[in-house]
Amino acid sequence: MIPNLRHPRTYVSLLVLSLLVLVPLAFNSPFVYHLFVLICVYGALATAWNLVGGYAGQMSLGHAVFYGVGSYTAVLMTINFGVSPWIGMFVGAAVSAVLAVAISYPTLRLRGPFFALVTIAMLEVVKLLVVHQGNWTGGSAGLSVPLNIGLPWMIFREKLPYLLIAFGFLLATLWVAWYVRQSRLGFYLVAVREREDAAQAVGVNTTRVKIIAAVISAILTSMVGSFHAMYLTFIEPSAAFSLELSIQVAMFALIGGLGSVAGPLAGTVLVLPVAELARGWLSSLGSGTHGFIYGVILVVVVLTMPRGIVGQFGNRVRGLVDRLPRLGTITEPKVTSQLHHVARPPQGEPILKAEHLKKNFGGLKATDDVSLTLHSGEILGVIGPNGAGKTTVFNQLSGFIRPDSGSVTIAGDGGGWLSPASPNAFARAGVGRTFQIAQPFSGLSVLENIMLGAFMHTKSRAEAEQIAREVADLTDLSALLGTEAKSMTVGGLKRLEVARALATRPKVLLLDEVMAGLNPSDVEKAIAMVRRIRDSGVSVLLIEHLMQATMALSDRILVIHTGQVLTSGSPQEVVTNTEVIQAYLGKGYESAKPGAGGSERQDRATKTDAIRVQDGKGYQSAQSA
Ligand SMILES: Nc1ncnc2c1ncn2[C@@H]1O[C@H](COP(=O)(O)OP(=O)(O)OP(=O)(O)O)[C@@H](O)[C@H]1O
Repeated sequence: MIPNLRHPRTYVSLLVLSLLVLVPLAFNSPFVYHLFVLICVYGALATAWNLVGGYAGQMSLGHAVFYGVGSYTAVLMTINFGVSPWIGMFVGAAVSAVLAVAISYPTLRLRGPFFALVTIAMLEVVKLLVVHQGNWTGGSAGLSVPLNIGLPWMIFREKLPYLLIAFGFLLATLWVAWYVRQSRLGFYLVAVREREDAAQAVGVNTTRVKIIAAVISAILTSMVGSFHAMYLTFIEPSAAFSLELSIQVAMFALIGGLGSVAGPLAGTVLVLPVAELARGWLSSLGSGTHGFIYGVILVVVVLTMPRGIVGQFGNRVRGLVDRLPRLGTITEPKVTSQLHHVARPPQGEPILKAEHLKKNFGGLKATDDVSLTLHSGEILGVIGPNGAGKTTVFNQLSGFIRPDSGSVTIAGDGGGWLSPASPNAFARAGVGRTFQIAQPFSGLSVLENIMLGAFMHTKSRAEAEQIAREVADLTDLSALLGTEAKSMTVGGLKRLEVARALATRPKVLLLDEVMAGLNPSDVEKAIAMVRRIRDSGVSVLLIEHLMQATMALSDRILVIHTGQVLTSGSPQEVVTNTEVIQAYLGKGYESAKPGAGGSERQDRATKTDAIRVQDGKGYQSAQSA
């Protein structure tokens, strides 16, 4: 909950932050006090905005609506009911939280410019409401704050108390941002920002996560707004619900570095003083010309440092700070293996059932009455030509596509059968999956990617890390835990897909072409890995064009052709079936087809002369498979 004060990063951060109070104290000038109050206020607003705009990647440009609600609620409660703003700001925060849910629920499904436009529209709507309810909001003329001097009314003659309160708000906002970033919620937000599908596949309820971020951000923004209204002693709709304010805080976060804890404050410290000074210098040229300075800084930063100040220099600064001594010994929490074992049916019992699945895309019958059953401890291979409908079946088995008719059920822990309704519910019911095109969270390390899966069973970061390390062992990733996912090879990425899914402790693992594009030695490793997974008690459904792997691994094979089940049976039955040879394996397969027998299958698995079937046009015996 509290950053470790003995850690150099913590005490250096606190020392740097304390300059926000010490510098104005040293200068003791009203302008410098005012400037630093503004830095604290805008730093806090930008940090709060970053929870939605940076962490969750939702470009909100209507965030001033929460600032306005916070300001108006606190001021109206003071004027009408004589309630202290210290209480009024919590009422404003509650109103903002409700408003955040009401705005977010329908809009967070939108992305990019659509989301940004809707948030601007919401801001304008609320502003107009405030203007038109003039009898109690003061309309466009605004409201003056009663000047009751004293701490209970947040009104002071001197600037110092304002600075201290603003600094307090900034610290609290930074703490929330830090806490969220290193918690499960922070991991989930990054996952949602980078790849929503992959996030759902590890059990993340993406809408809920985004709404939580929006609510936390709205509460913080609103509380800072309440304070700022008291500091300004006057509020009016065009300033309180201003698009300019929304853009300004978003820009500070963008310049400082989206998604980092320190970025928004760094951006504010860099831009705000320059722009405020420019406001004075350029005032003779007309009001608003200081906006030109914002524009120039934004363009220069975006062109030279696309990841913002912290993105550009963060690692270097952290490296330097980490060289400083730790104050005393820091004891890391010890975590023993806490893997959550999921109850699995006895060997051979059905664990996943699909019945009469049908899915049309327009006139195309992508899945046409497919039924299948996967048993506990079994590896079921799924083969068929390109476009036969295998992935579409997988997508229905994992909740990513709703079948037009038919059902998918999974054995529940209590003995009944579950019919989950969404991808994250499937993941929570025990269906893990990989994607045909690997979907790594590229900004995270290998360890963090796997931890995302592990968070499905634990909130504890230390425990998630422990689970991730154990899974990394099973998937040959232990040596790569610190590597950024974006610098992994194809083989590593495919294993990472599997590891992330495994960390959710699935009962059933759906592997969609995890061996495609691998070199022969990686294929051998992958085959051994899938066996280890099966031996650890996970049932596997395997789509694979690489017949070497399918033959070596599968207990049964299901052949899908034009959206229908062509046949199913033991690997030997399937590869000798003339219909399968005609539709998929190709005539040449007859002469190359391997002999029968489980032990031979295993032997073949260790050879590198992979047989890859391509589109029913025959096979190729290839070292390069
Ligand atoms: N979202 C979609 N909208 C429209 N058509 C789709 C969609 N998804 C798949 N299809 C079509 O459905 C058919 C089955 O596709 P699917 O990806 O399931 O095949 P597949 O057997 O997995 O192929 P491959 O081996 O190439 O991955 C194809 O004709 C494909 O173009």
